[in-house]
Amino acid sequence: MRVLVPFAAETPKTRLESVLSPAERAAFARAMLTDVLRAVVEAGHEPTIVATAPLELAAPGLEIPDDVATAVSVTVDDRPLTDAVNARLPDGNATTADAVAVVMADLALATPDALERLLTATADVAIAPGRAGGTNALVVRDPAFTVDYHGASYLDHCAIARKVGATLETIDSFRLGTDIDEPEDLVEVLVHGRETDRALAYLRKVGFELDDRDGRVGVRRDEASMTETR
Ligand SMILES: Nc1nc2c(ncn2[C@@H]2O[C@H](COP(=O)(O)OP(=O)(O)OP(=O)(O)O)[C@@H](O)[C@H]2O)c(=O)[nH]1
Ligand SMILES: C[C@H](OP(=O)(O)O)C(=O)O
Repeated sequence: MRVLVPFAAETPKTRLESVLSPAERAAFARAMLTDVLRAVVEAGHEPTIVATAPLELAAPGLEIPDDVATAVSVTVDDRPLTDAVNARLPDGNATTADAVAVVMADLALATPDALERLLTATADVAIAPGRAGGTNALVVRDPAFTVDYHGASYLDHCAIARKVGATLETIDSFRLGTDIDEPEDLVEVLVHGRETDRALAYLRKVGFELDDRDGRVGVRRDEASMTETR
């Protein structure tokens, strides 16, 4: 199966601007991308990054395992997300063997097992929704289906599947349902990240830790680490 990983290579993760500098957001986005690629490769697939700008996989302080570097390819497409993905979905001549999966690069908690559940679904369209109505990952087998990202795209994608007569399966997955968009989402990385995850390691490196002093769980940041990485 073709697995696409869209990646906004320039000015990524703007909604984290209150807690991370531009350089830190870029590094954190790259760490999450690496974790997602590793999970896709460990699930037995060879992902293609659909990046808005040319991209070297390795970056300063970010080593890429050899098996990941070998399996991953990069294609550059500077069109908006929806157009770039629609250009790569199954076309009219597609058979079910030509299924295409789209897995977002900010699913910091994604694991091979969680991806496997999505990638082995047999419906014409299988969707792992994100909280607040996004579409974190999906598999498309029906050539009549097109994506329309942003807003409550999960609901829009359900409606499009109904309209074209495609069977639909929703994958209920905490790990695929957690995309890291807002500062409060960093809690999920600190709580549920695995010790081998680059995203967890990066947040720790720049001084983030859980903060439950007032009884609710948030994150706080060590001031000394901040000045080193900005
Ligand atoms: N190829 C491509 N990927 C995109 C584009 N916009 C977002 N993405 C990727 O799509 C996924 C979901 O992105 P969002 O969370 O909506 O956007 P973001 O740029 O990561 O973050 P914000 O700037 O905070 O909205 C991530 O993997 C992004 O890297 C785009 O225009 N083109
Ligand atoms: C791409 C977009 O991501 P979000 O902005 O919801 O994170 C979506 O899921 O439609």
